[in-house]
Amino acid sequence: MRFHVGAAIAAAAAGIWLRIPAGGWLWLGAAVSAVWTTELINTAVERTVDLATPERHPLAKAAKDAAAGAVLVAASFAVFVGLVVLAPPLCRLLFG
Ligand SMILES: Nc1ncnc2c1ncn2[C@@H]1O[C@H](COP(=O)(O)OP(=O)(O)OP(=O)(O)O)[C@@H](O)[C@H]1O
Repeated sequence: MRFHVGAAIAAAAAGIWLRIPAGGWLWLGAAVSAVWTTELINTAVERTVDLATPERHPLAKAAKDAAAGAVLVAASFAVFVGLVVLAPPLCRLLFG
């Protein structure tokens, strides 16, 4: 979660620096929201599973792995959005 908060702050700082348009902010906001939401749900699933079954169980593993997979999907989308929104203005700034 700390890593994802740091990544969101870095993306926002880059957005301000590169003066991205309103549409870019909407996509960045959607991506950050998706990552934070899935991260919070993942934490809730982990805590609930640990509370329900302290022992190892295949269903506990399936639940935790599915929740972690949701975070991975959202984080991959966020990387894609970051590249699409931030890379073009960064290239223009660096290479004219
Ligand atoms: N009770 C369990 N039974 C079977 N497998 C489990 C169980 N608890 C965890 N695992 C497996 O171990 C992996 C790591 O579990 P853990 O609870 O440490 O999750 P984590 O994502 O590393 O948590 P955290 O974000 O708190 O570090 C899970 O993804 C799952 O595959």
